[in-house]
Amino acid sequence: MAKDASNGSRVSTKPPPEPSPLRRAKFFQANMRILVTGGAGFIGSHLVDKLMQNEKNEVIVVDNYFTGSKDNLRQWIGHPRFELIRHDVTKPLFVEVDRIYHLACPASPIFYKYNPVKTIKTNVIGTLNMLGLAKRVGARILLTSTSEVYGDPLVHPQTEDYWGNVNPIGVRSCYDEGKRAAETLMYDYHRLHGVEIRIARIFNTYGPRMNLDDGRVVSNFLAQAIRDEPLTVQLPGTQTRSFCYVSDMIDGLTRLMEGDHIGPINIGNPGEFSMLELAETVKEMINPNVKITTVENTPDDPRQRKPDITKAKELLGWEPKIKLNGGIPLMEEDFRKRLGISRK
Ligand SMILES: NC(=O)c1ccc[n+]([C@@H]2O[C@H](COP(=O)([O-])OP(=O)(O)OC[C@H]3O[C@@H](n4cnc5c(N)ncnc54)[C@H](O)[C@@H]3O)[C@@H](O)[C@H]2O)c1
Ligand SMILES: O=c1ccn([C@@H]2O[C@H](COP(=O)(O)OP(=O)(O)O[C@H]3OC[C@@H](O)[C@H](O)[C@H]3O)[C@@H](O)[C@H]2O)c(=O)[nH]1
Repeated sequence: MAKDASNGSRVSTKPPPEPSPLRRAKFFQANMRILVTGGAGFIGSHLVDKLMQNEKNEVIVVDNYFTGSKDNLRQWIGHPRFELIRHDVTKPLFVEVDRIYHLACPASPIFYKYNPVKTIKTNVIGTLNMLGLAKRVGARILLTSTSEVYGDPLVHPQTEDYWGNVNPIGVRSCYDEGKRAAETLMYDYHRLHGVEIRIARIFNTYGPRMNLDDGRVVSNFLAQAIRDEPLTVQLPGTQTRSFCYVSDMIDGLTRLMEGDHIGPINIGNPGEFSMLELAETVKEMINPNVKITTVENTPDDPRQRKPDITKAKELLGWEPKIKLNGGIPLMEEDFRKRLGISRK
């Protein structure tokens, strides 16, 4: 009997697909072979670091390097348990794996809006391809969905059962609606084919290795403060976000993958800040002399965002450990090194 999805447990009546015969091949010795799509990006590369710590894991990364870089993975290139493949997930992929962390997708608004048709293709066709792979080889697949599925939310904080307030024809829709369609595909493959799925709804995440010119707010303010350039608060400045440090995020994602609950589950830090408060915090911590300026915003910017993480706490035993004022100094060190600007 199909179960209600509200507790995040298995819904499908179908048994999960069998692993591919190649998985039993003589030379396949790893306990777990794990594919990370988008593994050369910010969150993906931190996830790879964690997965590689387990000597029983083999990790395969596929990435088209649109917003990611080989540099993020340089410590693993050449490692016998690691493989890096230049590949675009909008094309089919044939590998034999047990787990798929499906992250491939530009995440910063300036990059996902750059070629919106490509973004929606990545979300829809890319997810379809990865689900096809999961079905063929009997792998469990985790999708990194987003808090953006809630759009400009009218419910605050956001719980997983809120269906959202999304503009279907706006400049952010390629991403928001793309991720919503990706979630739909995940559930349909689960119901129809028994594929083992996990859906994480990730809230704003920050940390070392973000692109210096990423465009997202924490990396912008940090780079600006270090360079002694004005912090660009987009109007009105009262809009809020909740920021999760990347190591907490990785802990949440791996717990979700290896736990019993399919989700969607919010993974984020409930500490909520307005962009003006964030600018003041960065100013105080990094460069008390820097100026704060206001600039025009872009259309459909969500006015408030904060995760309700009751489900993550109860079902995964997870909650974030690092507060914003603890995470910023960890990121500052990495940014100063890459910018070549030391503290005065
Ligand atoms: N960082 C956040 O705050 C956040 C919040 C919500 C959801 N997410 C999701 O988490 C995932 C990772 O985000 P991130 O912050 O690490 O972003 P990122 O841009 O650093 O990483 C995305 C990676 O995917 C790769 N990629 C993009 N399109 C691809 C394609 N068609 N084929 C193969 N590779 C492709 C990029 O080159 C990059 O390496 C994304 O799916 C994003 O939507 C992130
Ligand atoms: O320089 C800047 C950049 C951004 N901002 C503001 O900061 C807020 C956050 O903007 P970001 O670009 O960092 O990220 P957003 O929250 O809009 O979207 C993000 O949300 C979740 C993920 O799926 C993605 O990583 C991304 O879409 C917005 O209100 C924006 O207007 C500034 O005030 N100044």
